[in-house]
Amino acid sequence: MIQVQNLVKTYGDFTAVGDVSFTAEAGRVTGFLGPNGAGKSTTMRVMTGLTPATSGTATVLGTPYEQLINPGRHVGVLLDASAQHAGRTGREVLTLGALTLGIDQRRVDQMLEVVGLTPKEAKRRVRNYSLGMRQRLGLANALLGDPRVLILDEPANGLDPAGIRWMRDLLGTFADEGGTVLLSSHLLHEIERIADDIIVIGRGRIVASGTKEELLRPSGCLVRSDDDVALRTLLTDQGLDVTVLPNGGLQVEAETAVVGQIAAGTGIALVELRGADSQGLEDMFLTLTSDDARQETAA
Ligand SMILES: Nc1ncnc2c1ncn2[C@@H]1O[C@H](COP(=O)(O)OP(=O)(O)OP(=O)(O)O)[C@@H](O)[C@H]1O
Repeated sequence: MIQVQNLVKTYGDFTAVGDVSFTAEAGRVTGFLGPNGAGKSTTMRVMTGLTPATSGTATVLGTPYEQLINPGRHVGVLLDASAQHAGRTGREVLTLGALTLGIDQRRVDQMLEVVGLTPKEAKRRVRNYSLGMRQRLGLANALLGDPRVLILDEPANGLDPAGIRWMRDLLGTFADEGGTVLLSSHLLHEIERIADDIIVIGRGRIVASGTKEELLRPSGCLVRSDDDVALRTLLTDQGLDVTVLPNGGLQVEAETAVVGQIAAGTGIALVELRGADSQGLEDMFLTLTSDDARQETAA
């Protein structure tokens, strides 16, 4: 489990992370989302002891990362796949990792196999690796110490479709076996598939968090009638929130039964009445973080 409480990180008078609190539970994959510059990497750097917090705490398995004994045996970290030593071969990177962790060297071959790097590729220097190969090596390194927690910043970046599917299965199995996975990604469709819980950060603050089902649960219902103007008045008079949909019809923040009951006996014929559709993670993300959007203006 990872717990972040009232975490603040400032650089001079700039607040990169402002009073952030959340928990990533064991046995679950937690997706950490936010626009560029929202504070994801900074939060992850604080929770892995790379950057000191200005205030607040971050603990992994109940202990601040820097106080864990042999942390790689508990927490696998991949924050920047390109930061691995370019002059070493993939095998050397893992061999040194195994020596540092004090684990059996046989684990190196096992992890190379798990992440799909061939013996030939493992002999190549990291500078000659593609981004996807670096991600695979970074994941192998993170998994080397057989940790119970994984903290991964953009691990799917650069992976091909087969690689993304492989990573999804790997992380899903890791969580099913009781592990804690916290991963950031801009691949929202991927997060929608893989994450059990989702945390959305915008401008250094949590703007939404909960289970995927909670966050994506559709709210209210859609209704069309032979007189939407009159129906809208009727519903708003009852204190309900009503939005006129661009393609006709109304979205109402109420159960279908409530809307049906209000309309009954008024002479307004309902043409359609059904629960609203889920808006999907991409729409939810864009709505929640619209204040932070960077609009690119075409030249
Ligand atoms: N060492 C630093 N000094 C000053 N500002 C910093 C430093 N590190 C990060 N920041 C700022 O903190 C903010 C959060 O950055 P961070 O890298 O955490 O964002 P992010 O959510 O990971 O973004 P991205 O999706 O682009 O990776 C940004 O405005 C960034 O410029």
